[in-house]
Amino acid sequence: MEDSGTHGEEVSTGIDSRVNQVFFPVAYTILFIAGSMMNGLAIIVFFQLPSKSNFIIFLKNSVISDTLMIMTFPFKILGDAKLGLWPLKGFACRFTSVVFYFTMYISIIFLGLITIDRYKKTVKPFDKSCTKNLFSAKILSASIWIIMFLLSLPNMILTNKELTPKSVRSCAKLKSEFGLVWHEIVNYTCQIIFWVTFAIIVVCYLLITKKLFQSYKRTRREQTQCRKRVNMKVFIIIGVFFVSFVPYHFARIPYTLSQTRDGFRCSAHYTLFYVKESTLFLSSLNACLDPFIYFFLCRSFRNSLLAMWKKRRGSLSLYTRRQEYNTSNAETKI
Ligand SMILES: Nc1ncnc2c1ncn2[C@@H]1O[C@H](COP(=O)(O)OP(=O)(O)O)[C@@H](O)[C@H]1O
Repeated sequence: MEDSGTHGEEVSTGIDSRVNQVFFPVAYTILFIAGSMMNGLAIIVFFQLPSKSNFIIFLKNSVISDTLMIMTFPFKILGDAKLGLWPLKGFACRFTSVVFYFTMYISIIFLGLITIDRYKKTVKPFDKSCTKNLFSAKILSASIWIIMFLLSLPNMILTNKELTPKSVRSCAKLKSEFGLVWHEIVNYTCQIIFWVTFAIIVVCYLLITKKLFQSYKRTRREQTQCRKRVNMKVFIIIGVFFVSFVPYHFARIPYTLSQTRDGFRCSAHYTLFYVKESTLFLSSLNACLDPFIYFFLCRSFRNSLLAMWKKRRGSLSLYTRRQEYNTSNAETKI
């Protein structure tokens, strides 16, 4: 295990820079505001929709996990901004950062399940078994939350060293020996979860493309155009996955090693920290990109959102007309 004394001190000097104290807090604040609005709206829309298919159940889980993730941002913002709130950074290391990662992998798994569901829908568009198995989808969703929670919980419990302004600068310094071992185990497990999900998404996408190409050769032009849209929609998931998660998962392994092993020079740890923080920001961006997936992939979501929008516009114009009527009445009386 690393000598947390000198190593931590050097590392903390690097980490206390403007990028970490100003740039990331500002960027996360923007993400927090945009993400809260988009996911708040998505929650309102989704909870008006009945859970009538596996697809909607998975999307609902995804929006809950993204909302939970966004709620952890204020702790990261205030903890990193170094406004004298160092205990908050300790709180982030112990709880909210763990919740952040926990929700991130839940989102990844649900994106995988959503892709599998879309693959089934493309290959067997009239198969009703997907919609019949609602109970299984709910059990599967609950199991994912429970398993991921059990995996993450020790990261909270084993972050148990005394909090000081110095020790909170690196979460690894707050961990017991076994805490560091568990941290590494969880990170490798999460790498496997990510790359397996990624492989599933790529394979599903290739199979969908193959299927669409076959039907392209068979069907007439107008039908083909209709099917091309499905192709593009799956492309959105792959795009979001690439942008949000691939860079972070390349950066994470060397960073985790630098947290738990000796032999990393201070400058190397410093660079790896910034690469990890930058790519982690892209992963956080996922909470703002997912609502686009809901909009483009889920017709019920889109219809419900547009209906809400029209209703709101209707009541607004009614309100404006009433105001105008009242004003003109008042003017006539004068
Ligand atoms: N994949 C993960 N799942 C659950 N918790 C994690 C995961 N990765 C890191 N953590 C926990 O989140 C907290 C912050 O970790 P990390 O970002 O590596 O620290 P730092 O901010 O010092 O770089 C730690 O308690 C760590 O154990």
